[in-house]
Amino acid sequence: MTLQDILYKVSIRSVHGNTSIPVHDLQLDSRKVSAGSVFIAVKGSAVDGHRFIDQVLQQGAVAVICETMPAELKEGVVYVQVESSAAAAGYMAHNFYEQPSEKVKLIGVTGTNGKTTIATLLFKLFTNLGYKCGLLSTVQNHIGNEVVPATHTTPDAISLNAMLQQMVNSGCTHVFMETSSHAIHQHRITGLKYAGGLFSNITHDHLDYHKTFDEYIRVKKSFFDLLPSEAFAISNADDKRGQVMLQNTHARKYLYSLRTMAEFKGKILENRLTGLVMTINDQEVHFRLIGEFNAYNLLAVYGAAICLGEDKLEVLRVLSEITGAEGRFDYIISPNQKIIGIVDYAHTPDALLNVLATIKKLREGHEQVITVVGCGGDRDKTKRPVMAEVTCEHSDKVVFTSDNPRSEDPLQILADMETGLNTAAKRKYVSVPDRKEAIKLAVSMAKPGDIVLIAGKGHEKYQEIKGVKHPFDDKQVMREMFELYEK
Ligand SMILES: CC(=O)N[C@H]1[C@@H](OP(=O)(O)OP(=O)(O)OC[C@H]2O[C@@H](n3ccc(=O)[nH]c3=O)[C@H](O)[C@@H]2O)O[C@H](CO)[C@@H](O)[C@@H]1O[C@H](C)C(=O)N[C@@H](C)C(=O)N[C@H](CCC(=O)O)C(=O)O
Ligand SMILES: Nc1ncnc2c1ncn2[C@@H]1O[C@H](COP(=O)(O)OP(=O)(O)OP(=O)(O)O)[C@@H](O)[C@H]1O
Ligand SMILES: N[C@H](CCC[C@H](N)C(=O)O)C(=O)O
Ligand SMILES: [Mg+2]
Repeated sequence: MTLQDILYKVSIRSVHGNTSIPVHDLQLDSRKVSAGSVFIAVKGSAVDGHRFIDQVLQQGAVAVICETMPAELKEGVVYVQVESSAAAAGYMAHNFYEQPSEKVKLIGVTGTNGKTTIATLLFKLFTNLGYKCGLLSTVQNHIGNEVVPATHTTPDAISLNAMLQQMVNSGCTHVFMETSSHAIHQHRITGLKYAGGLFSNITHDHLDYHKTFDEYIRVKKSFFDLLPSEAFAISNADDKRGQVMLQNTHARKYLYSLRTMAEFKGKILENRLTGLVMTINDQEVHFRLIGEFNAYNLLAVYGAAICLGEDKLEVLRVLSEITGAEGRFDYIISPNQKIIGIVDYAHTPDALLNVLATIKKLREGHEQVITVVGCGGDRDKTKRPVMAEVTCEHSDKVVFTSDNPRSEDPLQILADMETGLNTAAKRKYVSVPDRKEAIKLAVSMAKPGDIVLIAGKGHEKYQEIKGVKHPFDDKQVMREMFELYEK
């Protein structure tokens, strides 16, 4: 394949040199460049990739894709000036890896909460229906049964297309992928051909990155605007922005709902710790997932399966046996005192509200709800006081602690959370920065039958403090504390 071939669809401004050279390697990161690589210089939020052009040429790069031509052009190197390097990376990766997204049914899931759950349920459903599938998710990626660790919710364009090609080569027919707003905005998905798109919901998150809620909505909507007419687009009619998402899409439109008329209409009959009983388009089914928010996730999954041509009853039969994604309403019950410990990845105000509302509905008597929660560092600071407020309002006792402080001071994050509290809320909480000690305290306060929720980190097996990832597993720590207090 030549450089000219892989530049197909890229918006080019100028070229210096001959683009008919063969391409063996494509890189966005100077640290991965070796002799013969083509380097794409992207202006990022932390650094400008153009800074590394001299360096990659010394490492043996043969071509550079950039937005601004360097002042001095080196003999024997091909320079291609493009309108957007990030978009170019999307198209180039698509072409370089032989258009893998066109060879599978690629389904993208976007929304603030529920992406991992929906994508994972779809992966499990279609695998159980007999297809070989791919999954790209926050928790992990899958090529059939093979697990590939995930670093991002949606990988960069090159890693993404490389993985899609591996999926094609290993015989996958369907691929389910989370499509984060960062990925849409940074063109990680540019050039991909989607067979369908799903929207879960949009609430407060990532305002550090998108700055305003309107901009966050616009970015999510652009995913649907760009779907081709052969694709389907499924949205949540009960979300305030559900209809707006589909306003300008060329794809076939469908809605799901628990409250209004929709193509995929659900009704909850029972919502207990043992699962959900609900009707989906008048068919009564028992599911193992818990909570109203999962009723929405199940409707989205059902809708996608029907749009992909699967049999209604077979889909519901298989779905009824499936469990959710790791760390999403994941619970253990202590052997003696029957304390219910729930680990959940809720890390936004809306997710916390949903999880706590679900827990409230599961209570049978006067069990206390004790919540342990923190907020991530180097992320949206404006969600901190709101998360603290929601937690106090819907819990009996609260232990604020650290999530992943990353580069920030854990005590400052706690202080930011505390600014959201009114007088009543202030009586309910204590702050314990050490997460293990916080979980210990919460378990020690629990009486038989009480519910301890540990929110924010779900499946994560580490805690990132000052840039270092230390091993940490909420579920494991909770198990240890149950053992400690039940000896
Ligand atoms: C804010 C954000 O999304 N940043 C992502 C973005 O980084 P950036 O644009 O800031 O890039 P940069 O570090 O400034 O570098 C610019 C360019 O120079 C290159 N570079 C950089 C350094 C160097 O030595 N040499 C070099 O060539 C980089 O490869 C890049 O192409 O592009 C990088 C390469 O693809 C990502 O690794 C990086 O993810 C960071 C680590 C991150 O934490 N991202 C999170 C916020 C994220 O993306 N999260 C979403 C999920 C959110 C959700 O839905 O909850 C996700 O999809 O995972
Ligand atoms: N449909 C939903 N609506 C609201 N909250 C949800 C929904 N589904 C899951 N949640 C809550 O949000 C948390 C995160 O869910 P999930 O991991 O599926 O979302 P995500 O969109 O993949 O998140 P991320 O942006 O971090 O990748 C869950 O642990 C649960 O508390
Ligand atoms: N995809 C989300 C995950 C947040 C998880 C939470 N544990 C935190 O560290 O804030 C993000 O990168 O913002
Ligand atoms: Mg996710």
